[in-house]
Amino acid sequence: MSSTLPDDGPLLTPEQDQTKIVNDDPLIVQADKRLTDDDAVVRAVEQHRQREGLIETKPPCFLYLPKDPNLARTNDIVYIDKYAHCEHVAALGCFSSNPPGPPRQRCFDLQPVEGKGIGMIATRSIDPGELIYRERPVYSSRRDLLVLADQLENGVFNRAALQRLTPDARNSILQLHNAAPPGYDVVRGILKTNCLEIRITELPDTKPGEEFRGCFPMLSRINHACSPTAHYYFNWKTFQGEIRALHVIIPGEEITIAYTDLCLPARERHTRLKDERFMETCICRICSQPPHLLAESDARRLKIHALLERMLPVDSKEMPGNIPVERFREAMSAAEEEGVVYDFSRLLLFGSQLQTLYGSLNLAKEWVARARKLFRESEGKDGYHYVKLGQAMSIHRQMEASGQGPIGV
Ligand SMILES: C[S@@+](CC[C@H](N)C(=O)[O-])C[C@H]1O[C@@H](n2cnc3c(N)ncnc32)[C@H](O)[C@@H]1O
Repeated sequence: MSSTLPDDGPLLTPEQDQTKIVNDDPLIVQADKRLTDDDAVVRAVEQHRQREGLIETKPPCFLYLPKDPNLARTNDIVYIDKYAHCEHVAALGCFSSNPPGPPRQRCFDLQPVEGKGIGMIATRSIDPGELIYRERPVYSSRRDLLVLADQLENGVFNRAALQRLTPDARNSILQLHNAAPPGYDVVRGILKTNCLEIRITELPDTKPGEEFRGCFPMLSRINHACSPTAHYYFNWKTFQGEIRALHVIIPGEEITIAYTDLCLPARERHTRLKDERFMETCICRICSQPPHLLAESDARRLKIHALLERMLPVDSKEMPGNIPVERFREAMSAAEEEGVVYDFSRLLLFGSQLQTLYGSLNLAKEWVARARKLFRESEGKDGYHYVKLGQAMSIHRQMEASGQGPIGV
């Protein structure tokens, strides 16, 4: 595929378009008609999947839901996944009622930011937990399928999916920044530069580790920082990406989010930013420090990382081993010093789980309450952690009422 885009013409010629419509309403289109029509191609695909260890065994498909005010669809959507998931997503309740819109009073402008292209700048003071913006992704995809379709068809599938969108919707994606090197396929470059993670937790038979990505007209304009001022969260119930302030943001300050794991050392963060999104460098406040200060920052972040990598999902049935409370206190002050608010809430949550099992119920209660408040600020009151931690608090109340001590000792 080419490294330039046609001005306003089709992204694919009819000869290049090998896609096959497999369902009319909702519109579901299979990646490549040869995947069911031609035995030799089917065998080649199967071998490819085995070699690459890809999870999916069916041909990739995309779902197209056109913007339709009568059906409460506020924007065009293309969603890439296996056929059954496309059907499931099309039937989601959130697509038959109006999604909550962005806040009525906008609190930011898109402006040039030195060394970073365009960025989102606060135009007034924003409170911690305030919703800055929310919108649905125009393009979303399950990552392994995208890789598969991309490798097999060299970008044709993405083009066929984007081709279905109205010109406005298509341009809202194709006009996003492209950080890919010259010669790299331009559509793939734009998607890779701008996709944010989508956590889809409620699809049938979705396994942990299966990743989804989404590209947003506005949210994809937000730059990265290693001590971000805001948090990006994907709300599966409304199928929207949401951005909330992590602390007070003053007028003129940049609204930033994390593109990567912030508790890795700088060198590793930079490698990931380059490999995953072509970012050659990060010029945020943390990464612009002199080397000796950056080394101190790395040491603090590694302290947090060492604990968080032992954390289990909130609803895990496994018992984690105990870790001395002092290590949590040290990691929490490191997180405060580094300005990694979301990781600070995860430390509080993990610490409270261990205190419930092995330590002091009072400390567990205190940390859960603080974590819940912070998760409400970063993910909203419908957010996954806020809801789960409400359940943890009622377990604490029951333990207290029955005079039960820590569970694991
Ligand atoms: C998803 S886009 C963000 C919006 C983009 N700045 C624009 O002009 O549309 C990601 C790109 O923004 C720039 N960028 C974002 N955060 C940055 C940072 N911390 N340091 C340097 N460049 C950054 C890089 O060029 C990166 O590839």
